[in-house]
This record gives sequence, C-alpha cells and structure tokens, in this order.
Amino acid sequence: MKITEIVEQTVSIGSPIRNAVIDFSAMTVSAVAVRTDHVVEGRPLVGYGFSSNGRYAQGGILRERIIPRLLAADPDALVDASGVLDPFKCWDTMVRNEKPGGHGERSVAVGTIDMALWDLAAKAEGVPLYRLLADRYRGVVADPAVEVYAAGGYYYPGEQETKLQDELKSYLDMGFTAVKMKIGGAPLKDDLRRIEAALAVTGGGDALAVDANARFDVATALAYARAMRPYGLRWYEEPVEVLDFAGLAEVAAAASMPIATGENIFSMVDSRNLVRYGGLDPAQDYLQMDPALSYGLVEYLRTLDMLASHGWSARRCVPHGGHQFGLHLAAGLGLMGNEAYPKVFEPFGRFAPDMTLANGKVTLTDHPGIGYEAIDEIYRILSTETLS
Ligand SMILES: O=C([O-])CC(=O)C(=O)O
Ligand SMILES: [Mg+2]
Repeated sequence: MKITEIVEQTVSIGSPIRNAVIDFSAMTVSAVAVRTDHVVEGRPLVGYGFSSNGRYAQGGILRERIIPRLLAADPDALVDASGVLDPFKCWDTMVRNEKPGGHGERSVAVGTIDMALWDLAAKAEGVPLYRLLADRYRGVVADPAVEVYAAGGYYYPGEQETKLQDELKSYLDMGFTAVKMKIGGAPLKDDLRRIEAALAVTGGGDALAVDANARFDVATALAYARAMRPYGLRWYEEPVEVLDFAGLAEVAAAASMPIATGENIFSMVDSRNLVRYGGLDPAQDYLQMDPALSYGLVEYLRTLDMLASHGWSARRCVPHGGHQFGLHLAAGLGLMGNEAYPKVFEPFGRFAPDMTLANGKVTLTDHPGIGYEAIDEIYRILSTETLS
C-alpha cells in the first residue's frame, strides 16, 4: 500500500454558541483524505480523518511540514510486514525534525492524519477499527456498546433557562442518561441558577457534569467548588488553567466531587505531568485527552501505558471531542466511554443512522474502518468528491 495523495481542507463548524472562554463563530476543522494505491473491491482505499473540535484547522502545519514528510518518505519505510501503511512508522516520519516539548498545535495536525491512517489500517483488514484495536492492543474484549454522555449546555445569545432545560431534556429523550453543561461564562450566582435549572431536568447531580473550560483562577475555582458541593455533580471539568497542576491539585483536594480534565493536554509527557502533579485521584477522577488533538492514537497508546504505570485504569478515560474515532477507541481499548455532541459542532458529532442509542450507550456497527462513509452528512465533506 502506497500513499498516492493526501488532500486537506478547512471546514467551518462555526456556530453562535460560547463557552466560558471562547465563542465558536469562527471555529474550523481540518479534514483530510489519505488516498492509496491499495485496491479493495475495485476501488483504491482512502482513509479519512478530521481534527476534532476546538483548536481550529491546521492547514498550514499540514501543508508545510506533516504532509510533505510523508510524501517524501520511501514508501517501503511506511508499511508494516503485510505491506499496509503502518501508523507507527508514519508517525515517526511525521514528527521527524520536530523538537521535543512546546507542542503548540502540531499535535493536532499529526492527530488528524493519524486518524486517517487508522481508518486505512482497519479498512485494509475489512474490520471496524474497534475490532482491530481490541485484537492488537490492550487485551480487552471489544465492546461495541459505548457509554456516552451528551455535551452541550453552551451559552447562547439571549439565552433563557427554559432553552437550556429544553436542550438537556432533548438529550435525555434521545437515550442519553448523562449530560454536560458550561459554567464560568456568567457570574457565579447566575451559573448556580442555570445548574439548578439543569438539575430540575436531570433529576440528580450524578447525571450532570459541568465544564469551566479552564476559565477560573484558583480562588474562583474554589468558590465554585464550595457552592456546587450540595449538588453531587458527576464531575467538575477543567476548573483552572490547563498547565497549572499545583492549582488543580488545590482545587481537587477541596472540591469533594470528581474532577475531569485533559482535553487540552497534547502529549504523553504532559499527561504524565498531569497525573504526577495535578492531585487527581485514580479512584474517582476522569481523564479526557483527545487523541485527535494530541498526536493521534499512536501517542494515545503510549499515554495509556504511562497511565497504567501510574495506577490509572483506562476505565477512567473518557476522551473529549465527540467523534466516531473516540467511540472506536472506547470500544476497542476498554475506555470508560466517550463524549458526544448531539446538537453542537455539526455534522462531525453525528452517529450513523444504524447506530442505536439507549440507556446511555451507543452501539457501533460493523462498517469497516471508522465508518464515516455511513454518515452522509460527514461523508459528503470528507469524500473524494468534495476533497479535490
Ligand atoms: O467547549 C468546548 O471547547 C468543548 C469542550 O470543552 C468539551 O467538549 O468538553
Ligand atoms: Mg471540556
């Protein structure tokens, strides 16, 4: 199998919503197609990927560094023993001549191509990605029924609490049993009113997570933790600045509710610092590193090994990003579950029409690869017709 072409485009996922820190009016993703000369059922295989949500498209880094390195490499140096493109060998090529540390958003560019390479690897075997992962890696039994929660509850222009309630109720009606909403974009007293309105819909704190998107200083994070204590919430996400591990440790020690974080941690070594110094508890807290944002599944497998050596089970991992790739990782690597975006960041959060959602679990089907072909609204964007 040889790469014949890698096509990359920027796609808008802009919308009027905002979290505590950014609005999404100009949000974009990078979509890629890795085309090959490997013919299956009369057609050359193509792998598809996109850059998750939240860090904008990475076209510059893709076009100037990552894609040219792959295209310039000796094709024989990029394949495994069976002749199929090897995501690990491709990874080494993609990061050649990149200095350690810093990371910036090149990790997003690498993660985007990595997603397409895993799509290809599974398609070459004619199996859904989660089956390939379960067979090759962490020795878990594949479980296509993945626990998901509905992330939404953003701040909208002119928002009313009834609108928030209607949104969260619609998620429960779809079959989700847990939802997440934003905090930190309004004064504490207003956020408490919003949380109480949400609790009136969920019926209990264990079905409601809150996400501050790293907005708070430690004092504010602690004030929110104190005020939210009576609610028994599912988790308190990204309370403080992403790399302020000492600050996070202070909040985690005082919060008396689970902490969730990691969506803006982009490498195995930064994740190691998080679990070394962030004061998190492997018995109750959650890790949300998103492989598409953080150097791909090749790096995520290293992260899972590192976590295990620090006493963290993969069952504490719930990746950010609400994408199909995350669902396959959860199903094939024994993660606790995955985020879902039923109504935001359209269309990339969609499930395939033949996937069933009930009692908080969505069930993957047996489409080869990641299965973007089965979701019309996504495939129209990713497919070779629009990517030219
Ligand atoms: O608002 C965002 O950037 C998305 C986010 O934090 C999440 O999905 O947890
Ligand atoms: Mg978040």
